[in-house]
Amino acid sequence: MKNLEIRHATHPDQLPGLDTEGLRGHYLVEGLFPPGEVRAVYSHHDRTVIGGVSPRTPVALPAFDPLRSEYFCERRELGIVNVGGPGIVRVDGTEYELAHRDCLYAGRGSRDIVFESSGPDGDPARFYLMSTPAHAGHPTRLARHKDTMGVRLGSAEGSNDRTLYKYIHADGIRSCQLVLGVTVLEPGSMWNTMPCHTHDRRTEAYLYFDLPPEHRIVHLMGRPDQTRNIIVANEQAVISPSWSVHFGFGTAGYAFVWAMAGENQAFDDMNHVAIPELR
Ligand SMILES: O=C(O)C(=O)C[C@H](O)C(=O)CO
Ligand SMILES: [Zn+2]
Repeated sequence: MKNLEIRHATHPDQLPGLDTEGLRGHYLVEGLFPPGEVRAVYSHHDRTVIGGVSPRTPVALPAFDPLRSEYFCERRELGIVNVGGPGIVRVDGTEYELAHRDCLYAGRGSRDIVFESSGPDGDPARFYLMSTPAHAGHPTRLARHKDTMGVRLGSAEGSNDRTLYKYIHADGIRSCQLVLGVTVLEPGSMWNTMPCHTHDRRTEAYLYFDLPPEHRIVHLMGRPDQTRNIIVANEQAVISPSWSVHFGFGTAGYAFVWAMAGENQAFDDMNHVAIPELR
């Protein structure tokens, strides 16, 4: 099966040698929601697969050839967040309805995963996918955005007033290594994840969404003392290796899906970076 792009792991010493296109080629994931098929990127950073699908008619999740498995979740677990109109995900025949910002977890051993839109033609579902290797099977579970208690962070004065919703984590939907949630900015707040951090034990990816099409996110990455920026459009994702900070601001309001995988699931296991340390 085509459409699984392989990206090799990168070393922070490579960053000074990368121009704009080089940076984007390694870390930005564009074109995530082609109509009618699944697009995915296999990152060798913690072997995460980042993907998307916007089904007009039912679309099955393929077992991409490079995975060398009978079906996608044979050795993997999968987090799914709907960033579009209403949709349905069928996992081994059981139907789950996902509204905008809802999340479904499908554990290792889930064989048949099929995506459908259930709203009007002009408002298809867009399912964002984040998958990581899994050593055990955990039950498939749905988390509805409206039923999830968020944690308010930041402040209006800091232009980073936001609510963080955790879906897949040690005290929520159980998984092997995936930790995933959504952060929503309050109107007038532009900065996410300030002060910023790295986490040596995990790779993270952000998918920015609910950003008006004519606006952009300025996403900052790199070692804290050697940052670089990537300009990100709505519904594009950015890969953040373990050595990289990941934060940014929007030219308009937005939300983002954050998802991590690696050595541990302790959400607070971060190396905080004080603002004056940034270069
Ligand atoms: O708003 C935030 O702050 C975040 O969403 C931070 C991410 O969850 C993160 O980077 C966790 O490591
Ligand atoms: Zn982080």
